[in-house]
Amino acid sequence: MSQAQGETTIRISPQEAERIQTRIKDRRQKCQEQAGKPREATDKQALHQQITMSNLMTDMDFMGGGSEKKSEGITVLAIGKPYLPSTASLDDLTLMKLSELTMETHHTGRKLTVKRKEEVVEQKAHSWTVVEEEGSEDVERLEVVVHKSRGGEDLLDSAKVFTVKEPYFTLSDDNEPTLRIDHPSDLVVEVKEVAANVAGSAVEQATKCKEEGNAALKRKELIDAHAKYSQGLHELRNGHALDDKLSFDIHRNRAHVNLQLSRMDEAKADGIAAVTGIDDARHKDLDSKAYFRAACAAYNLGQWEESKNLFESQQKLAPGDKDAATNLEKLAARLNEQKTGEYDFKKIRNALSKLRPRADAADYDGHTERKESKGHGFGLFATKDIEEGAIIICEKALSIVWSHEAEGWTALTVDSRDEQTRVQPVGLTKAIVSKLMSNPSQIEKATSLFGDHQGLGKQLIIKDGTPVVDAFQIHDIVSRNAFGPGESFATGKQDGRMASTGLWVRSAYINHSCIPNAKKDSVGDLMVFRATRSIKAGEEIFHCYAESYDYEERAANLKTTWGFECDCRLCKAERKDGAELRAKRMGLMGQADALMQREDIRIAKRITIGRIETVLKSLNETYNDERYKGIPRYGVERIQEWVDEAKRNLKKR
Ligand SMILES: C[S@@+](CC[C@H](N)C(=O)[O-])C[C@H]1O[C@@H](n2cnc3c(N)ncnc32)[C@H](O)[C@@H]1O
Repeated sequence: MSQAQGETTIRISPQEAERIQTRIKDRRQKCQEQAGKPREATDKQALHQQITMSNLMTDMDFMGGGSEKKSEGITVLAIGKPYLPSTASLDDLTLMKLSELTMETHHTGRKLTVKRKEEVVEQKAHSWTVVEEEGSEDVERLEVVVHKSRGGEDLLDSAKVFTVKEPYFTLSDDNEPTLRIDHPSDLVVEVKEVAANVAGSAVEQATKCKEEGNAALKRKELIDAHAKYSQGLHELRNGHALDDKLSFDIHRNRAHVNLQLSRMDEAKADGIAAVTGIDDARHKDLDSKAYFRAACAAYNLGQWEESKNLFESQQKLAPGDKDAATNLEKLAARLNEQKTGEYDFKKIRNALSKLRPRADAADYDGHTERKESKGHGFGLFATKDIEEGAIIICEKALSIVWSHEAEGWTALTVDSRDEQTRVQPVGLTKAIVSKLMSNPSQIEKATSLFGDHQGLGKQLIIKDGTPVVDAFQIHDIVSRNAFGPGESFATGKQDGRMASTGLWVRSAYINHSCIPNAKKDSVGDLMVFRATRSIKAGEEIFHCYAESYDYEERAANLKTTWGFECDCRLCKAERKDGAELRAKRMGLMGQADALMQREDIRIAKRITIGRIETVLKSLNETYNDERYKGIPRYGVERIQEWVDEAKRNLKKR
């Protein structure tokens, strides 16, 4: 994993890497050999036994066992050839039978409706179960990869009946034939018995749904409550009764559930739709609640002006409400941050904790424009002169996972496209896909970013009421754009298996240079870029993705993680130096480091300082003054600084 993304590295032995590669290649070869062959009927009993065994192994995971493939305790994940999610609506797909499946095939234009027959095997990166075809006894394995939960519930576990859009039939990592879901929108989950069908008018049916929704909410079954309220609204819509006052109640209740499920787009729309406008005390009270819910959702989405308007509407209906006043104060602060770039960092930092690691702050971007950068894709450029030390950009993460949170997990991925093994923040990819599925207004922001797999492009597609998110596209966007939030906020153990990583969509356009003019710092999930020297209007902003004095390490990191060879003046000069000279330089730096580490700078002995100065002299001789004219010698500068300080201390003694 790159330093920029996770600050830690997992080392696996070459033998282990070879073993993983062989296993994955073996599966791929088997898939190719069997491609197009008709499916063989499955052995129900064998599948049942597999489920039992896998669940037993998963339980044993706590004792170091576990059925998912792991290496050095890290989940191994094969990234297959990307394919697009289905963009067809259910009505346009033709129902197929399990017996019609062919191996290693995407069944375009078809759909399968199946019923879960077994328990679900839940692992870190996969969940799978056995499903039966409706109307027959034929069964098959159904597996969801990575994007397997919704509202904290496992998708396969959350329901009994599923429709698979344009099914992909392939082999699992254990070479078992399986239906495989990579894109969450390809699996349509039929919600648990939604409100018992009551005979009667739409309003009567919707009333029943509302009651069941309220009961589910009381039990804290949020997905269920959401489904029942949605069903209620559906009944009203179908019965042309959306103007019934019941619809206000259901929208208001669903807004509450949506807030808890972090479905902010719908929470805002529901809150607004729940406003009755009726001018009596009871309705004013209910409308104030509705405005409050919509305002909170807008706040969460960073829509400060809209949130302010909604809180003001709430305040008008409930003038004494303390919450509205407090929230309006907060909004004044957010709007000021957005306009001026002035932040009360102390206050923001003080409010952060392990439990609340996300900053309450607005974005600021008063100095940059996005433009094409020759040879680097897009980049960010200064629109004004920026003084050294000034803030260039402050940005909240679109999504962030912390190493102390369950979603901060990484996986060792082997990508079939370049056969490279990488440690990737797969938990972050999962969190982003889930956020986009729940908040379609954020999709275009994320999908505008650069990634190797273009997927569906950046347009927003909604089918059957569900946004279509290309999971491969988001995986690739994360690979090329995610960064670690640095060390400004202690987040616990970063051992490579768990890592704090996030996606900042505007800052992601800042390209890399080993001689940067900006440095990132973070306050919780608020990423702050400051100028490290004065920057002129029109200059491109750069920060360093891979801080290392070692050219070989830097170049390998930039190539493997970021996919490019750096063309900055430092890298060009170091390439001209040649491998031998670079190795000599690193050796000398190592000698100086060893001497510096042994000595306390406050009481460093004259003889040690002298030795370090000798090494420093040899180090400086490795630089060709002509070649390095105007190019910083970072590795040397820090040794020189150490020597200068040690000498000052010596004088004082
Ligand atoms: C975080 S994105 C930066 C924005 C990106 N240039 C874009 O068009 O969206 C990182 C990707 O930008 C490109 N990139 C960044 N710095 C570069 C550089 N110095 N030289 C070449 N490509 C660079 C690489 O493709 C890298 O994977």
